[in-house]
Amino acid sequence: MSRLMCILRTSSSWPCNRLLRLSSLLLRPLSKNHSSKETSQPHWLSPADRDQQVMDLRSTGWVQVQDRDAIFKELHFKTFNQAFGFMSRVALQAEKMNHHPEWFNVYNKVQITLTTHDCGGLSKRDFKMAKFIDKIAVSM
Ligand SMILES: C[C@H](O)[C@H](O)[C@H]1CNC2=NC(N)=NC(=O)C2=N1
Repeated sequence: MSRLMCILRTSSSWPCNRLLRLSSLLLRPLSKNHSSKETSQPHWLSPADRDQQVMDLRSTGWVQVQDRDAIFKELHFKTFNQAFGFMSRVALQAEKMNHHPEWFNVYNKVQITLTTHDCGGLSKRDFKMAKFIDKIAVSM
Protein backbone atom coordinates (compact mmCIF):
# COMPACT_ATOMS: atom_id res chain seq x y z
CA MET A 1 0.00 0.00 0.00
CA SER A 2 1.38 3.41 -0.91
CA ARG A 3 2.51 5.65 1.91
CA LEU A 4 -0.29 8.11 1.19
CA MET A 5 -3.01 5.45 1.10
CA CYS A 6 -1.77 4.03 4.38
CA ILE A 7 -1.79 7.41 6.10
CA LEU A 8 -5.21 8.31 4.67
CA ARG A 9 -6.71 4.95 5.71
CA THR A 10 -5.49 5.42 9.28
CA SER A 11 -6.59 9.04 9.38
CA SER A 12 -10.10 8.56 8.05
CA SER A 13 -11.55 10.35 11.07
CA TRP A 14 -9.55 13.52 10.33
CA PRO A 15 -11.49 16.58 9.14
CA CYS A 16 -11.50 17.18 5.39
CA ASN A 17 -9.29 20.25 5.54
CA ARG A 18 -6.58 18.42 7.51
CA LEU A 19 -6.64 15.51 5.04
CA LEU A 20 -6.48 18.00 2.18
CA ARG A 21 -3.43 19.71 3.69
CA LEU A 22 -1.76 16.34 4.33
CA SER A 23 -2.41 15.02 0.83
CA SER A 24 -1.27 18.30 -0.79
CA LEU A 25 1.98 18.17 1.23
CA LEU A 26 2.61 14.53 0.34
CA LEU A 27 1.72 14.98 -3.32
CA ARG A 28 3.42 18.38 -3.74
CA PRO A 29 6.56 16.98 -5.49
CA LEU A 30 4.31 15.14 -7.97
CA SER A 31 1.98 17.96 -8.94
CA LYS A 32 3.00 21.00 -10.99
CA ASN A 33 0.41 23.32 -9.50
CA HIS A 34 -0.88 22.66 -5.99
CA SER A 35 -2.98 25.78 -5.50
CA SER A 36 -6.15 25.32 -3.50
CA LYS A 37 -8.14 25.84 -6.69
CA GLU A 38 -6.58 22.68 -8.15
CA THR A 39 -7.99 20.34 -5.53
CA SER A 40 -9.53 17.33 -7.20
CA GLN A 41 -11.85 16.64 -4.25
CA PRO A 42 -15.34 17.92 -5.22
CA HIS A 43 -16.39 18.89 -1.71
CA TRP A 44 -13.16 19.71 0.07
CA LEU A 45 -12.04 23.24 0.78
CA SER A 46 -8.52 24.48 1.35
CA PRO A 47 -7.91 25.51 4.95
CA ALA A 48 -7.81 29.15 3.85
CA ASP A 49 -11.10 28.93 1.95
CA ARG A 50 -12.70 27.09 4.84
CA ASP A 51 -11.62 29.68 7.38
CA GLN A 52 -12.86 32.50 5.14
CA GLN A 53 -16.25 30.84 4.73
CA VAL A 54 -16.56 30.35 8.50
CA MET A 55 -15.64 34.00 9.02
CA ASP A 56 -18.28 35.14 6.53
CA LEU A 57 -21.02 33.05 8.17
CA ARG A 58 -20.25 34.52 11.58
CA SER A 59 -21.91 37.73 10.36
CA THR A 60 -25.25 35.93 10.09
CA GLY A 61 -25.04 34.21 13.46
CA TRP A 62 -23.22 30.95 12.74
CA VAL A 63 -20.63 29.84 15.27
CA GLN A 64 -18.03 27.07 15.28
CA VAL A 65 -18.87 24.06 17.43
CA GLN A 66 -16.46 23.30 20.27
CA ASP A 67 -14.32 20.15 19.64
CA ARG A 68 -16.07 19.36 16.31
CA ASP A 69 -15.36 20.56 12.79
CA ALA A 70 -18.93 21.88 12.46
CA ILE A 71 -20.97 25.11 12.53
CA PHE A 72 -24.06 25.89 14.61
CA LYS A 73 -26.89 28.42 14.52
CA GLU A 74 -30.08 28.91 16.56
CA LEU A 75 -33.02 30.46 14.69
CA HIS A 76 -36.13 31.98 16.26
CA PHE A 77 -39.46 32.33 14.45
CA LYS A 78 -42.74 34.01 15.40
CA THR A 79 -44.69 30.75 15.65
CA PHE A 80 -44.24 26.99 15.59
CA ASN A 81 -45.92 26.94 12.18
CA GLN A 82 -43.28 29.29 10.79
CA ALA A 83 -40.49 27.21 12.34
CA PHE A 84 -41.91 24.01 10.91
CA GLY A 85 -42.45 25.60 7.51
CA PHE A 86 -38.81 26.66 7.54
CA MET A 87 -37.74 23.13 8.45
CA SER A 88 -39.87 21.68 5.65
CA ARG A 89 -38.17 23.87 3.06
CA VAL A 90 -34.73 23.04 4.39
CA ALA A 91 -35.64 19.34 4.44
CA LEU A 92 -36.50 19.44 0.73
CA GLN A 93 -33.18 21.13 -0.02
CA ALA A 94 -31.36 18.57 2.13
CA GLU A 95 -32.86 15.77 0.07
CA LYS A 96 -32.01 17.57 -3.15
CA MET A 97 -28.39 18.02 -2.05
CA ASN A 98 -28.22 14.69 -0.23
CA HIS A 99 -26.80 16.67 2.65
CA HIS A 100 -28.74 16.71 5.91
CA PRO A 101 -28.55 18.97 8.95
CA GLU A 102 -28.39 17.85 12.54
CA TRP A 103 -31.22 19.84 14.09
CA PHE A 104 -33.50 20.27 17.07
CA ASN A 105 -36.83 22.10 17.23
CA VAL A 106 -38.81 23.25 20.23
CA TYR A 107 -41.86 25.41 19.45
CA ASN A 108 -40.55 28.49 17.53
CA LYS A 109 -36.82 27.72 17.91
CA VAL A 110 -34.67 25.63 15.54
CA GLN A 111 -31.09 24.70 16.42
CA ILE A 112 -29.00 23.55 13.46
CA THR A 113 -25.57 21.96 13.29
CA LEU A 114 -23.89 21.45 9.91
CA THR A 115 -21.00 19.11 9.20
CA THR A 116 -20.21 16.48 6.57
CA HIS A 117 -20.32 13.06 8.22
CA ASP A 118 -18.72 11.27 5.25
CA CYS A 119 -15.46 13.16 5.80
CA GLY A 120 -15.72 14.06 9.47
CA GLY A 121 -15.73 17.79 9.06
CA LEU A 122 -16.86 20.87 7.16
CA SER A 123 -17.08 20.70 3.36
CA LYS A 124 -18.44 22.88 0.56
CA ARG A 125 -21.85 21.33 1.07
CA ASP A 126 -22.09 22.68 4.60
CA PHE A 127 -21.43 26.23 3.47
CA LYS A 128 -23.87 25.87 0.58
CA MET A 129 -26.52 24.59 3.00
CA ALA A 130 -25.79 27.37 5.54
CA LYS A 131 -26.29 30.04 2.87
CA PHE A 132 -29.54 28.38 1.80
CA ILE A 133 -30.72 28.28 5.42
CA ASP A 134 -29.98 31.97 5.89
CA LYS A 135 -31.84 32.83 2.67
CA ILE A 136 -34.94 30.83 3.65
CA ALA A 137 -34.94 32.10 7.24
CA VAL A 138 -35.24 35.74 6.20
CA SER A 139 -38.03 34.91 3.77
CA MET A 140 -40.29 33.28 6.42
C1 LIG B 1 -25.74 7.50 2.16
C2 LIG B 1 -25.99 9.00 2.05
O1 LIG B 1 -25.85 9.42 0.71
C3 LIG B 1 -24.94 9.74 2.86
O2 LIG B 1 -25.00 9.27 4.19
C4 LIG B 1 -25.16 11.26 2.87
C5 LIG B 1 -26.52 11.65 3.42
N1 LIG B 1 -26.53 12.96 4.05
C6 LIG B 1 -25.43 13.51 4.59
N2 LIG B 1 -25.49 14.61 5.35
C7 LIG B 1 -24.41 15.13 5.95
N3 LIG B 1 -24.51 16.23 6.72
N4 LIG B 1 -23.22 14.55 5.79
C8 LIG B 1 -23.02 13.47 5.05
O3 LIG B 1 -21.89 12.98 4.92
C9 LIG B 1 -24.16 12.88 4.38
N5 LIG B 1 -24.07 11.81 3.60
